[in-house]
Amino acid sequence: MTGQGTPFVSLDDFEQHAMRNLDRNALDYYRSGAQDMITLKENQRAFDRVFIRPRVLRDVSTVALSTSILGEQIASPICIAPTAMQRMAHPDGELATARAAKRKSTCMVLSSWSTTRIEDIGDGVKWLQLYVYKDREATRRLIERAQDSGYTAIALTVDTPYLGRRLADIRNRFRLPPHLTMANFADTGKAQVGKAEATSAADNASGLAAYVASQIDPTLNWSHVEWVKSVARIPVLVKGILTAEDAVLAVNAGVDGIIVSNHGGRQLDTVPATIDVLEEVCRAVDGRVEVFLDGGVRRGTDVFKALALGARAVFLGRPVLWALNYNGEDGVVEMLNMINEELRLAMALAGCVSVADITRNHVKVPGQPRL
Ligand SMILES: Cc1cc2nc3c(=O)[nH]c(=O)nc-3n(C[C@H](O)[C@H](O)[C@H](O)COP(=O)(O)O)c2cc1C
Ligand SMILES: CCCCCCC(=O)C(=O)O
Repeated sequence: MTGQGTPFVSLDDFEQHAMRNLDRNALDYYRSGAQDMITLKENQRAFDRVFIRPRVLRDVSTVALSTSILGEQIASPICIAPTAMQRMAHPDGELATARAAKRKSTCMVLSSWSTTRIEDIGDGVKWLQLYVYKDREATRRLIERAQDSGYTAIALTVDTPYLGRRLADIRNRFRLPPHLTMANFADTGKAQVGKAEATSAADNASGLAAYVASQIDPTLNWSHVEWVKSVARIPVLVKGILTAEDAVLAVNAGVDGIIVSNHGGRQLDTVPATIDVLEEVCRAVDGRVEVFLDGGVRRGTDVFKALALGARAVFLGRPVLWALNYNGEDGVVEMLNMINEELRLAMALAGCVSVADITRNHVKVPGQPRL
């Protein structure tokens, strides 16, 4: 509910609230995409071009959302994507998000750039998102800490050898507020994201860009995926695949799952919307590993479409930050309740009583008739 008692009726309401409530540095960082933000907008718009083909007269008095991911049971195929620095949205940050995920029996992916330590997240279905640092030992330690703390998978992000050019962050000279740190790197000299100075118009003055340039390994290649696989005793997924070619390479490299993602439109601008490439990736993978999707998922009908086109589950990024800012743990639960109920209704009205009932024939994609 808003302060005036008007009920929130869609995920957009949480965002509108955050736009009024968050400070500029954090709001722009959370909200922005790269460059002209074409991919950012397209992620949502592309869902509108996919139409649902409903089946009727199917007794939809009971609809079950439960499913499994990498062998673990979750209550719904709507999970939480890794987003960095959540304590800018709410003082409880990732702790609140994790508690909400646990209450909803869904999976949360913790960013390795969290403002809460890996070890401080409670139990529940939790994966760790990983960046490969130039300092390979620091990277190895993150994997080991995750394993020791009950995380059940590593999501290796592969679309960020460099930071995308996010114009608002450059203008704002984005910085992590001084009372917060990248908690997983306390005492390593890698915990602060400070203000960067632009010395020419071509420089990127976002503190994040300077941090990435100093710490993250831009030589990132398939041998790193194999290295992560060799270190990890838990499943490894790659996050940031957008083509059939890379999906096949990922499967050949032995990954346990693929997250179709364009980083919420924050990296390379003008790459396609994730829903537009999902089917291409799923066909290339041909059932050998589970395929997930994130990017622009804002409606239960979006989730339905992604499942119909082959996703095992979807992940939400920004909506979690807006909900966290609105009301911490309870806000995230409220947001997840809303989109889960939207999915339940979409399934019922399309004649599906379980996630397994949702098939390719339940959607119509422009230019790709498939019946
Ligand atoms: C503020 C913000 C921070 C993010 N931080 C990370 C991160 O630390 N690691 C990562 O792999 N992806 C990160 N992402 C990308 C998300 O995991 C996800 O791919 C994207 O947000 C999904 O799109 P959506 O926001 O439209 O749901 C971040 C996205 C946002 C908006
Ligand atoms: C190596 C790139 C780091 C990006 C930092 C967090 C993130 O993923 C995002 O802001 O987007």
